[in-house]
Amino acid sequence: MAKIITLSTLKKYQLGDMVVHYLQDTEGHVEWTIYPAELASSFRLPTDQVRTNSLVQAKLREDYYDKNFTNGTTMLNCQTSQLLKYQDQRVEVEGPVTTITTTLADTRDHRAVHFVQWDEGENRLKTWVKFTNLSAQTALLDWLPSFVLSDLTPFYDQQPQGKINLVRLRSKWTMEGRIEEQPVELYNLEPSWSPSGLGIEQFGQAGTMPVRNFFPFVGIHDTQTATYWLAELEGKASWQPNATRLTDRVALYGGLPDHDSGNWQVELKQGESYTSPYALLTVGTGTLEYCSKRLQKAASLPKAGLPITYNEFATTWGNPNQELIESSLPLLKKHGTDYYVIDAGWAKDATEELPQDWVVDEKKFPNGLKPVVDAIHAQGMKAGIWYEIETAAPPSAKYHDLSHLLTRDGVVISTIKRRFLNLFDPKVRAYIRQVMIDPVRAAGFDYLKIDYNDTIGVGVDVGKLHGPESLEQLTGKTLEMFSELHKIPGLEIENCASGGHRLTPAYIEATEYSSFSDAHDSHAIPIIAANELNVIPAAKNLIWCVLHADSTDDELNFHLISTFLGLACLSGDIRGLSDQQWQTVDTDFKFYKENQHLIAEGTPIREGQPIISYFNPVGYQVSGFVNHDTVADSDEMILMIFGFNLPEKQTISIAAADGAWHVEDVVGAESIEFAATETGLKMTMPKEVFTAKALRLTRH
Ligand SMILES: OC[C@H]1O[C@H](OC[C@H]2O[C@H](O[C@]3(CO)O[C@H](CO)[C@@H](O)[C@@H]3O)[C@H](O)[C@@H](O)[C@@H]2O)[C@H](O)[C@@H](O)[C@H]1O
Repeated sequence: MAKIITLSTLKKYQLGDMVVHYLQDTEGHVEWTIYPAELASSFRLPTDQVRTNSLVQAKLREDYYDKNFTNGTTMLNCQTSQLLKYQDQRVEVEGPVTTITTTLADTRDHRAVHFVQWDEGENRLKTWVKFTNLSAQTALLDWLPSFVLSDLTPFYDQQPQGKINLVRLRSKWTMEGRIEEQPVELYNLEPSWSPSGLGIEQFGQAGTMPVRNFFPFVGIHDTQTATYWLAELEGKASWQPNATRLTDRVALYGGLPDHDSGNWQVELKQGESYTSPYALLTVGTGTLEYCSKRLQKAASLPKAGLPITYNEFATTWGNPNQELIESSLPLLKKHGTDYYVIDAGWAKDATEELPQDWVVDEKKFPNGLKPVVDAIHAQGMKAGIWYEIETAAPPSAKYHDLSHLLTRDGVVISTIKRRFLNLFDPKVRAYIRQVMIDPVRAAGFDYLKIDYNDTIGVGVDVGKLHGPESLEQLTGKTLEMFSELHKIPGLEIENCASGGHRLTPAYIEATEYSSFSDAHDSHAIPIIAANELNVIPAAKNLIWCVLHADSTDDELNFHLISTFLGLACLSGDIRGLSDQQWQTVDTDFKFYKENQHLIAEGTPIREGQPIISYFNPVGYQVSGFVNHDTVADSDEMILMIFGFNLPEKQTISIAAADGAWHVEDVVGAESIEFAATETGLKMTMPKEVFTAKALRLTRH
């Protein structure tokens, strides 16, 4: 039988309402876990571990893999990690920021440092690692994950069966963020009769659209203590998280893919270091919506309030022009729109899906873009423009300018619709300045929608680099471009990648807004928008609301109220709407503006069984925001009730709320009946219609 190791407490810290707990074994290996301070008394040391999951894991090419049939699947607990032993730990406090630095080393002159950083205003931890080669021999590093979080969950001598769930967010174009939560046993994440054979659920994506198939997000939900541990990777490009279990407890780990699965490698000469991308971690008790909000950088209500944007894409479908814009402005102004965004098709010869060389089409804009920006400003609105600058589409000259394009194995990387500019090349960066940064500044734009409509695949040629590391460096250049753009006074950036393919901390936190999806007209909009509250604050998330002249009141309210889960991005047939339809728009947005503090700063809530089909949704969803962490603590709430084509009229009650709530305001479809009763909130949804209603409630 494998030898059981003895773990004891090395050190514990309380950061906000979280405990950071370091454990050591008798040989000097260190692992760590986190848990809510309120559950600290339930902490138990593990009793059956056969390996300490070192908090820094790494693999040098020549070192051996662990047992448990891991070779080729994971490098967890390989020889490099097993040789790293504790040296020291330091805590530094600088203003609101606390950093805990744990140093490990082996006997071969390799040093590994583990960082945990907490900003007093936040409920999350930022963590990363740094590996330094101090030996005379060049080190070939095949793996260095950003985090390894062990002892999940630390509250039991033996984990309760069927009570510990794995949480992930699945994704696909126009179907972003489906929540998957199932007991870990369904992934074979339970011990075998003897500790041999590692249970592992590994997932990830390769390429420069970091949200594909899944978000780089993984969690463990202990349903018995209502505790969520959530981890999210920075997500610039390729990534790979894992959930693993050999004995009684689960560990989560991840970062960039390793050499075996993703062709990652870094060479370190004597004295050189490599620092991993960061991961964000949190732990909390409550709902997934509450705990995932803890992972996000807090957003606050801007002084000018949450903007209402009009983007003409789903009106003209790639055919904007000066006349149309100028004739729309008074109408949009009258109805409270704050931004006008000109989308694809403003450049010469561009089509709806294929951008060209960023020369203004003078047939559409005879005097260039400046007069249009001035006209937008004259209405007191902000002016925005769309670019997809990192790629080149087949009809453009740039597509054929081979010296400026990225290659893999010496061959230009092409998909059917895109090639990719070599952002490492100073000439390409000068080109971007010339065709985008300078004209945006000169025309006086306030807002830039940066789109990205294809993915580069597994890697690009950059010197000796290839695979995920080459993409890290490349997307680092994109983020540098964002910083350069932010030097234009007041310029705000919208992060878009065929909708939501770049909804990761790296891009969300470097920009003011993000496009939620390309779900322009879909009935899944409120489902997707509610899913995405798990990764992006509502105050940054632009939700399409495409208006149609033939919409019924139910349909119109359904789409308008969907935007209450974030920011409204209007489009569609604005000139065809009747006065009565505009009145519905005005009434709904008056409600939105009056309750925007809850949308921007409140805690999301969500009720209802998951809806199976996003293509043809059937069911209901109750979403909303409360003014404190939980419904029970709150005295203000807005609720958005959505009915999705139910086969029969359906009545539901919300158990989490008691009868002391009073309805202060209501907008939306009359077809949904609602009552705040002594026993709770009761609502009846009509059958065979997509409809929505929003309510403001208070508790005195
Ligand atoms: O081109 C401007 C848009 O660019 C992004 O969307 C890219 C996607 O464009 C196509 O889909 C559209 C737009 O969402 O949907 C319609 C149905 O296919 C089509 O007529 C539209 O062009 C492609 O089909 C899809 O593959 C692309 O991913 C951006 O997300 C949008 O907001 C616009 O800016």
